[in-house]
Amino acid sequence: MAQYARGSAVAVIRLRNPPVNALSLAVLQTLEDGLKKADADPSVKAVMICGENGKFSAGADIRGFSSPKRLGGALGPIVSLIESSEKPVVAAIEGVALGGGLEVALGCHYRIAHVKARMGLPEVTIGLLPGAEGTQRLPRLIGVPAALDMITTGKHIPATEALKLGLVDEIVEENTIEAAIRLANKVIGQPLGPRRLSLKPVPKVPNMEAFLDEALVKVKRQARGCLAPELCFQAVRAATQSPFAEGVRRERELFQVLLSSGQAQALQYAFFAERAVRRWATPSGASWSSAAPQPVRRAAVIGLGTMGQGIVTSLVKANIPLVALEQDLENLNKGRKAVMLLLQREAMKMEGGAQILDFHNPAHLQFTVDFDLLRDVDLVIEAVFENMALKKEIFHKLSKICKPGALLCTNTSALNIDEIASATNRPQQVIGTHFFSPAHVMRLLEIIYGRHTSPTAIATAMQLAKALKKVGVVVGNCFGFVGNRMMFPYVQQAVFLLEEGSRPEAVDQVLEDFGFKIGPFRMSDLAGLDVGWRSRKDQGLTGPSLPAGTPARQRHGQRYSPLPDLLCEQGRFGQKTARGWYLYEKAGGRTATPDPWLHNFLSQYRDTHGIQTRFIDQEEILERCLFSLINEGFAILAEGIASGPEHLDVIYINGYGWPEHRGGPMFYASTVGLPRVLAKLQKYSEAHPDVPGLRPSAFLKKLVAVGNPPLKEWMSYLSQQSSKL
Ligand SMILES: CCCCCCCC/C=C\C=C\CC(=O)SCCNC(=O)CCNC(=O)[C@H](O)C(C)(C)COP(=O)(O)OP(=O)(O)OC[C@H]1O[C@@H](n2cnc3c(N)ncnc32)[C@H](O)[C@@H]1OP(=O)(O)O
Repeated sequence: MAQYARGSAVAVIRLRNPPVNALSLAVLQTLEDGLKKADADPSVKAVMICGENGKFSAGADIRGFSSPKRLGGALGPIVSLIESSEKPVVAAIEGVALGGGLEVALGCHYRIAHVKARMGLPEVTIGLLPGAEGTQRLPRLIGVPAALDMITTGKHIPATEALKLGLVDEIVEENTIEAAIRLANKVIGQPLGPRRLSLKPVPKVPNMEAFLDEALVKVKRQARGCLAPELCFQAVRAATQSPFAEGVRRERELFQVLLSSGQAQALQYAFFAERAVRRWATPSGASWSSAAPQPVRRAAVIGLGTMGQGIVTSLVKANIPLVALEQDLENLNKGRKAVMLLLQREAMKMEGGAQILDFHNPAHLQFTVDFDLLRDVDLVIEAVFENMALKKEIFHKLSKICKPGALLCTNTSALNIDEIASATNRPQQVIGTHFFSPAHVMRLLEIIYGRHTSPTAIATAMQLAKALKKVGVVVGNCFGFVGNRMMFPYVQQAVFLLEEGSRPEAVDQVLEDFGFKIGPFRMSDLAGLDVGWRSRKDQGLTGPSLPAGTPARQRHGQRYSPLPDLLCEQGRFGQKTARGWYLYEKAGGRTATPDPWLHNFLSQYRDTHGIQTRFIDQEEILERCLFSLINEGFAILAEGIASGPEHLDVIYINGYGWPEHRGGPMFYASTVGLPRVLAKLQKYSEAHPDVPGLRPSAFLKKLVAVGNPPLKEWMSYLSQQSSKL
């Protein structure tokens, strides 16, 4: 609701819809009623609009987009109603003014903001554009370049920047509401024409068309298949080409296109999925609602390789004092140098920079080779390389040295948490924290509980994720956990496709056209082929421990491709050695070029193994890679490793470059239709009976059998029927 109150000559309309004062139909109705009441009351000389509880408004109620006509019908006209008021209207912006919230403020004649407020038009991030005339008013107020930047990226800007851009008239450090009322009283009787943005011309930019053409190229490049940024651009371009009313008509048309594109639905699903995974639960009944986190006042990171460096950087950025430990002085100095470089770069990106990070102060960041300094820390993150024996040795030592309540985290991408915990005297405090590289950039933190991990430990790890500004997703313990376990069949299919006749660049292209930031072969070259090779050697799949006489393309009765092993045997580890699945300009180079040597090598390989080369079309590439990944997702859900499809989707969007506008793999499967996914898996499985990853999961079959229910109902079928799976 909104609340209308009148004390002096200034009527106050307060937007009220906790927790973020989202603009529901009810809120809009009271806003409209309040405006009309103020208009009709001769003793009211001005109006002030603010939000309840220190937040202006986070914009339209996103859940209301399922009835867009009613919402759309309401907001634009109300913004016009505000602007056309004959009494001055002042917006008092505290907390956030986002989306429709900022559009309401743009309809006001004056805007005053608290210094800590943030503003933005983030509609693009949920697949829409500002549909309440914001694409027409904002360029008139702050100019086309700044408006285009805000509208096509959706970024939130701080009040200080808003003031510089002219988006607000004033910022205050004290009581925004009182300041807004003072301003409202001051401007009573002043002409309102110059304050009505719809009447202002769009400020000219020298060579506007050339500027816009260049901007469009940039927008398209960054959008990678997502429609909203380009349509946001078109709406702003309309503001530069047409009068206000025509621009508004164009904005509405484009809004409708986005609303019916399917991408908006996917992005809005992703928005709520990210919030839903905070409400974690485990099959044993532990949950976010009953578990309380322990405070983390001081932490430690063990191992200053690439992962450790990123984790240290993340902790420093979150202002968590820490000890960084290496095994010897040589590695410590190397690690320290790399961390300092990362921190300097991060400080340069931040407002306030080095003063805020304060990483030169040993009370905040201490480098050591002395394990004893870990005695007092509340939490340790071990980030040494993936070797079970080494990790167990470290955890044994930690359980002797660390204080009784300390949480012991292992950064691993696949290893068994229970086995690591078994090396300690406190398995309830051992938990997996799988960071993604680069750890100070990637948002995902997979949090893996073991058989004995306590609810407090899970809650503390989730709290840590929040402090690090990461998305924590709680999952169960199995090889590869959720993300990598789903990735294995995807990468396996990609390699099998090469055996059968495809090329790395063809497979990568299909998946990049789908929207992945990077295809599987480019990804493998970036991560280093030696990482997987080491793991396969440890598993006895290749290398000296492979029993003599093992067929080259079979392991444990299943199809196996030795191609990645053969590349590694040639010293082709990817970017770091200037060759892998592609050729690079130099060791560490980033520009992948298709490699004739590799094409020739693949032909010889097929000849050696009597494989008939065939043309593989884009559809088959896409389906075999994606459906095998999705199939594994269904198996994970059936095993209770993750508590819902949203968890898998959040993991894929935030850790694996899955295109957000496709909502994550499980959401994507729901849009393709589970019967189609199943039918295709059945077809490919028949053609490749020795590939378990293509064999449809029992849970997928069950969901198809019960009539392809909507995603939000999937888990209910599992709990009722799991015994029959
Ligand atoms: C005939 C047709 C013509 C066509 C014309 C159509 C015209 C349409 C008119 C207007 C269109 C307007 C578009 C919009 O305004 S879209 C909304 C834009 N706003 C956003 O995208 C903001 C989204 N929210 C956030 O970024 C954050 O939530 C933030 C506000 C920054 C707060 O962050 P934080 O403090 O971290 O808190 P949470 O994110 O956990 O949020 C708390 C709970 O609030 C829920 N929430 C937040 N925003 C909204 C929203 N806009 N609508 C509904 N619900 C929202 C959020 O889900 C959390 O709840 P829960 O944990 O239960 O999920």
